[in-house]
Amino acid sequence: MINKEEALNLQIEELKKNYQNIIKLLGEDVNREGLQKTPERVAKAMLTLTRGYEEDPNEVLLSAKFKEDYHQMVIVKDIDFFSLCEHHMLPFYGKVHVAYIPNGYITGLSKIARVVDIFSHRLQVQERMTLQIKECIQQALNPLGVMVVVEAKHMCMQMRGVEKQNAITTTSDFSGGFKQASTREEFMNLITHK
Ligand SMILES: Nc1nc2c(ncn2[C@@H]2O[C@H](COP(=O)(O)OP(=O)(O)OP(=O)(O)O)[C@@H](O)[C@H]2O)c(=O)[nH]1
Ligand SMILES: [Zn+2]
Repeated sequence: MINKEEALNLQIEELKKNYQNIIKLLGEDVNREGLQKTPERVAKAMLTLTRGYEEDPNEVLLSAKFKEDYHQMVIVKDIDFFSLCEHHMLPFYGKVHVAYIPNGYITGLSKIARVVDIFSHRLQVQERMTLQIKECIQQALNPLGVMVVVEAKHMCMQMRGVEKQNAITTTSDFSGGFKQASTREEFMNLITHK
């Protein structure tokens, strides 16, 4: 049986070989001084950008779940994120805003941002990431409602393809109390008024 560190080294080695090949196929000289360590750097960078597969967001929320008699909206807004679109493996990035209405339990505020980090560090589409964040909070805390809004720019739309530099995609998903238009409005007002 190989241990975790040996498995990681094998994974880096395998990725490194593949990136050497990719760099060659792109017409570059992998032995050029500036590129010699690039395959290994890219391998490690990609493992960082996809580290969310190794982490359990549910566990993160439960690790700081506190009994509390607060039943109003809790909002964590402007959570920066970077993700990779699963179609082009190019970054999409922006902000996530989360609100939930506790039902006996609250979670540590940083844990909401950690959940965003975990789901964004996977190959994603914005819609699925939005839904996964919502469902995870709903399952772990069983609140009276959750709402997630994601605003993002997609580099696959900026650097290539349609080449629109300023297009912003907004997605949202909600449950429970946020099915009421007035509750959604309260949240939207609080996140849009800086
Ligand atoms: N819905 C959604 N689409 C995304 C996301 N990220 C990238 N895309 C889109 O995925 C689509 C893939 O379409 P394809 O026609 O298969 O790929 P393509 O030929 O590279 O498309 P273009 O980008 O239009 O050049 C594109 O329209 C991208 O804009 C995302 O998070 N959500
Ligand atoms: Zn894309």
